[in-house]
Amino acid sequence: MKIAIGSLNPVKVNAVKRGFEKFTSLLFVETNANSNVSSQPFSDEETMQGAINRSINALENEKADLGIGLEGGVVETPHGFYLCNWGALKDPENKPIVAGGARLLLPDEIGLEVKAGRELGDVMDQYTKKQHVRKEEGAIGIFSSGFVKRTDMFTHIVKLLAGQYLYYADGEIKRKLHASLKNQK
Ligand SMILES: O=P(O)(O)OP(=O)(O)OP(=O)(O)OC[C@H]1O[C@@H](n2cnc3c(O)ncnc32)[C@H](O)[C@@H]1O
Ligand SMILES: [Mg+2]
Repeated sequence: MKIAIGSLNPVKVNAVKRGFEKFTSLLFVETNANSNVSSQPFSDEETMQGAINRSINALENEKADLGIGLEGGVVETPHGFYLCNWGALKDPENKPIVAGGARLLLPDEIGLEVKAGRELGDVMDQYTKKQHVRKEEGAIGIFSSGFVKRTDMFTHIVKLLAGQYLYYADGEIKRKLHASLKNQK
């Protein structure tokens, strides 16, 4: 069973592997799947669409059994700017399974910079005086004192995707994935 991960970001790649740790005999491939949305989504709708597009593009790029797309974005609410994250899982037969992740308040100064058109990853590097925050603990790790890292958050989404896929989907690939579950009782 071949699973295409629609990103080269190690945070996302590790999250997919961890999210599928209940299964055996899976082959993971990383692919630079296009999100077909802006590089910094600024609504739930756009972030969700980015995740869905990445899952479809990953599936097709790699001729895989399953494609996974994970996308990060920012939403503006009456209570401030929040991080939002969405994931999607697509097989060739079923409609995509979609699931969302934790939300976390961003300081206004960061949200306003993103609203003005900058990418959150770049703003975070400047704010923390570090490099590649997006590939490590992420904004969520910084603002939660490291209690929840970006990989933890995406792992949770991937578990929701895999679990819901087993629950809702139908067909040969779903049956194959189900058969590769460890410790089936
Ligand atoms: O290589 P890809 O898969 O694109 O990984 P990415 O880190 O760019 O992640 P996204 O495209 O999903 O995220 C959209 C933008 O938001 C930024 N971003 C999202 N969540 C973040 C976080 O927790 N910490 C830092 N930057 C984040 C990210 O750097 C992008 O500029
Ligand atoms: Mg990106």
